[in-house]
Amino acid sequence: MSKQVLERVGATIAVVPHFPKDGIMFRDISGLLASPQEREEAFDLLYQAAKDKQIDAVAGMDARGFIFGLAVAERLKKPFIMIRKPSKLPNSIALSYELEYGSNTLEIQKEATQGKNVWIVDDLLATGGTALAACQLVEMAGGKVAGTSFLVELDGLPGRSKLEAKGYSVHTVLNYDVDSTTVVPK
Ligand SMILES: O=P(O)(O)OC[C@H]1O[C@H](OP(=O)(O)OP(=O)(O)O)[C@H](O)[C@@H]1O
Ligand SMILES: Nc1ncnc2[nH]cnc12
Repeated sequence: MSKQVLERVGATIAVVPHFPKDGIMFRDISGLLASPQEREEAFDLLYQAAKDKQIDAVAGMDARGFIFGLAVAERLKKPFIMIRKPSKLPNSIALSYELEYGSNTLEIQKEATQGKNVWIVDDLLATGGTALAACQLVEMAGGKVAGTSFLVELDGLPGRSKLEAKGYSVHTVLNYDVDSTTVVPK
C-alpha cells in the first residue's frame, strides 16, 4: 500500500468536530465520493483486502456501506447483499445494536445469505456495534462470515477487539485515533 495513495485518500475525508453529537469527531466521506481518482483508489484498496479470500457474496450496511460494498462486489464479480435499516427489506430478519452516536436496527434477507461465505464491507469501524450486528445477522440468516473490511478504523474504540474476540477477521485501510483531527492516517 503506497503511503502517498493513503495520504491522498485520507486528505479527501474531512473531520467535523461535534457532529452529530457533542464530542464526536465525525469523518465525512463526502469529499472522497466527490473525488473520482481518490474514490477509485479507495475502492481498489478495499478490493485488495478481499481479492484472495474465499467469498461467495459481499454485504454492505445501509447507507455508506452500500457504496463501498458494491464497489468491492463489482470488482470481485460477486453478488451484493444489502443489510438495511428497518422496514425496507421484505422477508427479512432484524437485529438491534448500539453505535458510536446512538442505536439502530439492521435487517437482512435470509434467502440471499443462506449457505454463503459473506465478506462484510463498511466505510468506517468505530465501536463495532454496526459491524458485529452485521456479522450476527449473516449467521442468523444461515451464512458464514468470510471477514470484515473498512476504509477507516478509529483506534481507541473497541471495534476491532469486539469483532476479533468473536473470531471475525478485520481489515482496515486508514487508521486514526478516535479523537484526532488529522486527515493524515497513522
Ligand atoms: O462502529 P460503529 O460505532 O457501529 O459505527 C460505525 C457505523 O456508523 C456509520 O453508520 P451510520 O449508522 O451513521 O449510518 P449511515 O451509513 O446511514 O451514515 C458508519 O457508516 C458505520 O456503519
Ligand atoms: N466518528 C465517526 N465518523 C463517521 N462515521 C461514524 N460512525 C460512527 N462513528 C463515526
